[in-house]
Amino acid sequence: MNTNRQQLNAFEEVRAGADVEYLYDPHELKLDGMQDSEPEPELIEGLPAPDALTPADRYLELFENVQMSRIFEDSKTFPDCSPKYDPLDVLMRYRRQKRSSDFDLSRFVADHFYLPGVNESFYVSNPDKTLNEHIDDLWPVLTKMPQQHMPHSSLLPLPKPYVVPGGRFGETYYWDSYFTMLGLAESGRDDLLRHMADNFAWLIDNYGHIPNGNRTYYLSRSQPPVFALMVELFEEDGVRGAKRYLEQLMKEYHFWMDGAGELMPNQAYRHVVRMPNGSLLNRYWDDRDTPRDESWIEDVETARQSKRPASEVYRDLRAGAASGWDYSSRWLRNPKRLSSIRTTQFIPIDLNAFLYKLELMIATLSHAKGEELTALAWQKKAEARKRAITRYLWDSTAGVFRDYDWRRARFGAFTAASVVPLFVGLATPHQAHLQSIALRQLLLSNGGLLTSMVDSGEQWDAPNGWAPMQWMAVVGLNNYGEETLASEIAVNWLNTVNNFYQLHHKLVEKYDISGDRARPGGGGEYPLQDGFGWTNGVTRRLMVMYGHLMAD
Ligand SMILES: OC[C@H]1O[C@H](O[C@H]2O[C@H](CO)[C@@H](O)[C@H](O)[C@H]2O)[C@H](O)[C@@H](O)[C@@H]1O
Repeated sequence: MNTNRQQLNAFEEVRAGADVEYLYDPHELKLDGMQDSEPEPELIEGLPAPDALTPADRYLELFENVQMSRIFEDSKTFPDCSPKYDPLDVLMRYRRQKRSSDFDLSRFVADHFYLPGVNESFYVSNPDKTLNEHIDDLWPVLTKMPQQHMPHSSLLPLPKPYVVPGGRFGETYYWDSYFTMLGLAESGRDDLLRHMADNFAWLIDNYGHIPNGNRTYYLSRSQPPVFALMVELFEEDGVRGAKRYLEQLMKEYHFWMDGAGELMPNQAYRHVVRMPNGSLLNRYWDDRDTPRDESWIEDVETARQSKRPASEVYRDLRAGAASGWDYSSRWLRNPKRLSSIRTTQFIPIDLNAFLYKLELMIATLSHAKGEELTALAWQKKAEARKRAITRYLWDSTAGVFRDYDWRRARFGAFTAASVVPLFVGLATPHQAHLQSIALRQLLLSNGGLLTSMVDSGEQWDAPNGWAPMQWMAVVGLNNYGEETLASEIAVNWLNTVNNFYQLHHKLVEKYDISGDRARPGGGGEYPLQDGFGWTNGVTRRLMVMYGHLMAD
């Protein structure tokens, strides 16, 4: 809600005749979480035009100086600030003023930018509420209205309301949203489900893909492609109309496969790799090879620790962010050194399983529209991918799905990402059974399913457990009749979230699930965040299925 406070402050300044340009129409303002009794907005008329320039592009040396001098504790703060004046004027003023001997960068930033708000900072939880009631109360708090987009900020306008993860993540996130939507459906918020899917369709229409999140600095990459799963959720939950997204599903597919036709064996272009046997598989990628705006100093320091060209390290860091697993020993040559990151050299098992699902969904919807030849062609693409996954990503010796390092022609790590082929139904019953044995032996804990077997200090590793992995494991194992393990994971996870909720009255982004009692998750480049969209979504859904088995 701070953002609105700051907007209101801006109006006050304008009214008081301060040296601030009139940027907004006060009548457009809505408070975060405010439920609108009027029909929801359909269009984004009157909102600032989408702008692909990131804050680093816009503010050049000013951006770099602010980030490198650590004015803000969190590197994401400055990229999320909104300018009080036209951005070019801000840069010009900086160039003029910094020549002065008493120039103070922090003062300059305070004078020229509004700080971003933390969405739920005014929310106080009521400890008497049950876990489900708490989650239902939070949906409006985490809901953003399209009218809140500040001109010239890095936030990309969206046509309809959307739910954000919470804390420092005050924008929509692609793969988070699917897991959040699971809970929204359970809470009867089909309105938000439809709005969020429409926003993603709009992003595909306008940018050709779904960015990591609705920030200009996220435009150069996507995240795990789960739009097909959102579309499927529509039908499962009785929200009709999946067919209307067929065109966007196809566009998204072409984004991921761009350049595939030109590749020779062992060549890669953007997201696609042609394997030695001629088959096609995908990898994570980001079109830029500079430090991430939102983690600028962290990336510069990581690159400095490597002997490789900095641009290569930046690309791999960015591709790691695109994977949603930022960061994990999955992508590292040395699990203790982030600078050894090689994301673009891996063929990830989860990404390829999600794309298999996308191909199948296009086939299914084409069939539903009576387009049989199209349906058959997409079915064949899915089958070809399944063959390639079996050839390169199935480790028949260990009986598990794993990533594949295509540069070094060897398997990558065994992690919780290996549940995705079960989740999307591409494993054989035999593979699923072997894999369930490994999951039980290597990743099952008292608190749920561990992310990996390695404690690297990165957040997507042990001892952390993350909501999306619990959900995909539970559904995937149930798909193949491994109900006992599915139930153990679900119940252990629910106990983790509930114990933590009883103690702290909140849900968080990730948990340390290595011990007997839930502890806050840690590691990585930013502190643990509260809220939290996908934890709420997955927990709300699992409560319906397994809540009766939870400890008191
Ligand atoms: O600011 C650093 C990175 O933060 C994001 O990643 C993490 O939060 C996301 C939102 O919950 C989640 O989707 C992702 O799995 C997390 O690792 C962001 O997505 C990154 O791009 C960003 O660099």
